[in-house]
Amino acid sequence: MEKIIQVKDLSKTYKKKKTKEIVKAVDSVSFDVYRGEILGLLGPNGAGKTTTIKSICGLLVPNGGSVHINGYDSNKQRLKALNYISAVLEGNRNIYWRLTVRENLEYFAGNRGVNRRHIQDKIDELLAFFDLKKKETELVSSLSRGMQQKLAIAVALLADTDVLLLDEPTLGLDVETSYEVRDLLKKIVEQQGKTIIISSHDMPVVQDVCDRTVIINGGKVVADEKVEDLIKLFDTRAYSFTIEGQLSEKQTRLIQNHFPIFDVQDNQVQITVEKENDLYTMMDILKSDQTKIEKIDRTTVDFEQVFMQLIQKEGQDDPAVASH
Ligand SMILES: Nc1ncnc2c1ncn2[C@@H]1O[C@H](COP(=O)(O)OP(=O)(O)OP(=O)(O)O)[C@@H](O)[C@H]1O
Repeated sequence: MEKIIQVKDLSKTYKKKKTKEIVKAVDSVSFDVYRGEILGLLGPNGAGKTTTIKSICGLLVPNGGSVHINGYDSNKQRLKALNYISAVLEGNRNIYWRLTVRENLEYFAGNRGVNRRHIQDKIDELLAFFDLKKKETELVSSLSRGMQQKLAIAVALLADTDVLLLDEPTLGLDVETSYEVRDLLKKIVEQQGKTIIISSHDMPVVQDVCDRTVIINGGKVVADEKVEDLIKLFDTRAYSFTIEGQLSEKQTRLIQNHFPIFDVQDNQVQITVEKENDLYTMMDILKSDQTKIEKIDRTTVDFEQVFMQLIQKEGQDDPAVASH
């Protein structure tokens, strides 16, 4: 598979104005993006997603490392590299609210160098694709958030670049519209052969549309896996113990120390294990106070739990803030 974007050892630090504290927003991040995939960049608030995205689309100059787009260095060969990328950052602020839907498309088509003879055809094609034809003469300010978001993505598609970068594309959308946008993104990749990078907090969205996810926490990559593999990896290693009675305080403490993710509900204790041995450790902990195990079940772990586990594990020993 062809690598269309290569992020290598990317680092960016900021100096906080008031405290002069140095923040490592992105700390030696490396990952590749393959042509034709939808990649999810996932992470909690402040993880470094926006900094990574802005570095990819040339809006930030990193302190270290590099980004190559189609082989061009986004820093040293900026204009060539940026020919291959369109971005929708910070929600739908890339469109003008006082212009109509069609006027926005016309304005940005001119702005992005779309061939004059093809502008109207291109706009009609996009209006049809995004089901915005009926709204073409309406002001953007009167549209629903979902329609504004669709228009913002349509504007990004005008230049027909290979890669589309979308920051939180479903943020603030109702469930139905979120599904509509997700389907459109899948169609863009399937029908137009684009590559899409999505940054998101929204795990169901990533699980639904992304082929692969790069999870960032504290400025570092903590996972780079196909979404299905990530789930499978943890899927087989989650167990629910049904016990007689309740856990003792000592047992709770031992479980807490040993298992990053566990959940206790009445006489059900669910743990996510990393090694087969962990299962025996859990049995020993229960045996230590003669707790009777009624049954052990394998359970499914959803994507959200996987994410939380990765974030908590990394968070324990990897502070992103270094004092100056
Ligand atoms: N201009 C800046 N000056 C100082 N610190 C900054 C600046 N921009 C980002 N940071 C810090 O860098 C870290 C990473 O921020 P970034 O915005 O990249 O994270 P994020 O994952 O996009 O978060 P969110 O999901 O909240 O947007 C955070 O600790 C943030 O406070």
